[in-house]
Amino acid sequence: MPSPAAVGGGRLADPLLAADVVVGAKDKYWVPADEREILASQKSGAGEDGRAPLLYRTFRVKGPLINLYRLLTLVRVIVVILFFTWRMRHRDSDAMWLWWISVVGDLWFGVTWLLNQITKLRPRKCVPSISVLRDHLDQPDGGSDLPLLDVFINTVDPVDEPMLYTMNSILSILATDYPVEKYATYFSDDGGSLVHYEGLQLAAEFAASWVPFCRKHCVEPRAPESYFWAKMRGEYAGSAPKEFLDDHRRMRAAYEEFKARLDGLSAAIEQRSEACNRANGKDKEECANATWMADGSTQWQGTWIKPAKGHRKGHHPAILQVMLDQPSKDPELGMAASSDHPLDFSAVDARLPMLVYIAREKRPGYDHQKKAGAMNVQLRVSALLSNAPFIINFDGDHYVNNSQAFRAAICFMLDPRDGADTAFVQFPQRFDDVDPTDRYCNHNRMFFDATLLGLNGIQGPSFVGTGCMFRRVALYSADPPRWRPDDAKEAKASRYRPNMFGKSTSFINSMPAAANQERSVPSPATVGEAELADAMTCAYEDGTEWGNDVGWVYNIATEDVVTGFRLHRTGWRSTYCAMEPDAFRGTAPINLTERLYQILRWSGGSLEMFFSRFCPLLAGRRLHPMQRVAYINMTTYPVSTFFICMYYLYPVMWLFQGEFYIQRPFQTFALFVVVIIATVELIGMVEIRWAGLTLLDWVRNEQFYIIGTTGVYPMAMLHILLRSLGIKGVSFKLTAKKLTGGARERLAELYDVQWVPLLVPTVVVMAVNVAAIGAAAGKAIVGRWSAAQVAGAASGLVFNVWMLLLLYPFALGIMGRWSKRPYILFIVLVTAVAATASMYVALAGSLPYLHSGIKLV
Ligand SMILES: O=c1ccn([C@@H]2O[C@H](COP(=O)(O)OP(=O)(O)O[C@H]3O[C@H](CO)[C@@H](O)[C@H](O)[C@H]3O)[C@@H](O)[C@H]2O)c(=O)[nH]1
Ligand SMILES: [Mn+2]
Repeated sequence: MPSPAAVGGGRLADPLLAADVVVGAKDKYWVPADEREILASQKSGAGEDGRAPLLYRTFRVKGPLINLYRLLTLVRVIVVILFFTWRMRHRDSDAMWLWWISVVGDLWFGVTWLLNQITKLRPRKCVPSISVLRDHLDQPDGGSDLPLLDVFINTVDPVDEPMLYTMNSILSILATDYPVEKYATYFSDDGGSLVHYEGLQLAAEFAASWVPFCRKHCVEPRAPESYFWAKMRGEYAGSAPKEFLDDHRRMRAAYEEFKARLDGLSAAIEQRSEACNRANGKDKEECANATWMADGSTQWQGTWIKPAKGHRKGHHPAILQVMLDQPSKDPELGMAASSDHPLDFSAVDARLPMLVYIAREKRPGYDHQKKAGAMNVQLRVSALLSNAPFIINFDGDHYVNNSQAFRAAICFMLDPRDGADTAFVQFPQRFDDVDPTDRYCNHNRMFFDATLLGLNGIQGPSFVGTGCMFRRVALYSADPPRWRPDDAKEAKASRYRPNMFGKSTSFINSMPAAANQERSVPSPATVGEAELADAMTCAYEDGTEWGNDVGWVYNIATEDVVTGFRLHRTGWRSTYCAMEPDAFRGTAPINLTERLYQILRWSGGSLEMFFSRFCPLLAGRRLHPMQRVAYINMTTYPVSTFFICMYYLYPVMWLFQGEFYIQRPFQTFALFVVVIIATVELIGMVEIRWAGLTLLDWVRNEQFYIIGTTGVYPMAMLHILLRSLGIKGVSFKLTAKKLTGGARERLAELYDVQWVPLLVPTVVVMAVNVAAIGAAAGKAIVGRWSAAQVAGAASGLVFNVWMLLLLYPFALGIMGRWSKRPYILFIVLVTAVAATASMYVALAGSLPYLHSGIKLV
């Protein structure tokens, strides 16, 4: 067998050599896992006479490493059991009620850890064979048999989600390497703002030169902001190396101009509207506040700058505008260079894919269901206009970083093995703007590079919200082929309830075609405007299954996990694809407060899911048992907060009592705890090997888990408690991604402190631990302790210090700008400890009972 490192470009003759992406040095612990399948497929003649070849490779972790990982897991299970038995035999504590809580806590930690761990014991990597797909579906004349694709992109607020990012995403989508006539982009603007509408117009205009430029010179990535500011560029791969430098310079100038116009858009619209109001509406009351479109005579239908009746956020009619029409079927070469158009596109296909602007209707009294609601409207509108069998979705701040990504996802969908049963292909979320040490664990590497690979070896990764390709019929609640009842049964028991999908006959009629991957050119949309408008109204979904069994799921803070769960529960599988270079990239909140709010939404949403009809315990047999375990974990993890906080606050006992031990004999207890923590860390060290991560990634993950459990998860629990009492619960806000750069310094967000109640619990925990260390030191000085007592106190101290280390990023966060000099934190901490200690010593003189060992309570 050839070593995976030697895997190169695709040759059908030897599919073993077909993986496009070299399994590189980072992946040295991975070996092929699909040799048998490949030999079988070779024998059966796949890839010949139109039969589909295998379109991806799978890799597993090398035997010795994964077996070590499994062995350590087993060892830890044994240690935990021993620990537990030991505790049950030594029911001795300075406070038995605390002892009982801590025993239950240990049981909880033991079990949840195990449930989490067993889903990671068989990780799988899938690598798409894009060149095999090309050989299979691209035609010699430049045409292609690739299936149709609809791209969804969502945004709400042009300030919180800067337009520059959104428009870069649009440009990267328009320029991606997928046959232009085969995909259409649906831009959903939930704010209904004219600035987004005109921004999109500008982007479409700029795309007319940006897209041919990308094609001509094969540039990557195809989001201009990232392209022009990339530190390193690959080798030139285009067709006109001589012209490249000139074209690059001109394109960059054009991009700067585009940016300036985008920047000036808000002001321009405001000025224009004032002028128009003066001209049109001075006397007419109803349009005195109107926002006017570029022609100066049409009022913007959506949200006005000065909100008015029927024109404000949450209350405006639906708007739909096809910004770029469906392109012709055959390539159209661009213009030759001329004086007002200096770039030569005469040898490049200059067509652009279809682009549609959507702002759905908003009306007071309706719950608009945020992103899920927006995507369901996109799902209906796209069904009427292009009706592609596959859909890929993006948050407004995520762009296509690798122009092969759409093809990569298609590889998994069309693969002859379980392609037809695959409901979605999830790519990892990767971020650009995170600080180099990833202080707030924004990259979530342990999740994206370990946990999801584990799930990939079971039924597939969960849906994480963006960068995910879907099979349209799966969203319509169809069964996967392998669970499809035979025809007879289906005829008898139609699962579809009347009015499940709403009243639009055109939509219902589009459904059978949505499964058809072979349609080469989309049928020209024949739907009327009225029907399109109807699909975008709030009332459309009344009394239907939208948001329930159809489309993305409603009434939950995190529509993503639950929608993926619904698909898995129906028996569909999913595939995880992490490619190099990253398929998509986005921006992350690098401000502590924003980040905590994000965690709050995720944890609150998880709990909501557990207590909803989408509880993993209620799913039927189509959900793989291990997958169920994973979902139970994903929806109950915030409960840990109860026990973690208890452990964290327990040092407070040291302030009031001479000595306090939660479990006696304390030294054996401490030894067990040390071993248990050490085995977890050891397992982590093996895990980061196969996941290709660094020690820092692991530490960040630990730290952020603890920061979440002390500060955020209690709030999530409160949220679910309020909801169960019928109160609305905590409200979740849009994660703001402010623009850094430009006038503001890089990473400025990192140093902003916004004080919110969410920060308080963790501050209290830190204060308690610092004070406890001080008090213990004070006691050691005045208490004349025996050596054994000092040893006991010292092992407790190790625990305190360990906790403080885990909270370190949080401490830096609340220091704001001071955190640029971390030693200040050290000085503050030492001073605080010294102060409590000396206070203790001073007080001990006047209040002798403090160190006499007499219990206060
Ligand atoms: O009324 C709304 C609210 C949000 N969005 C869009 O939804 C996306 C995600 O919202 P955001 O506030 O950015 O959430 P994040 O915390 O950044 O997102 C993560 O968490 C969400 C909830 O789990 C997932 O939906 C996202 O994909 C995932 O990236 C953005 O594109 C928004 O524009 C809408 O379209 N309409
Ligand atoms: Mn986001």
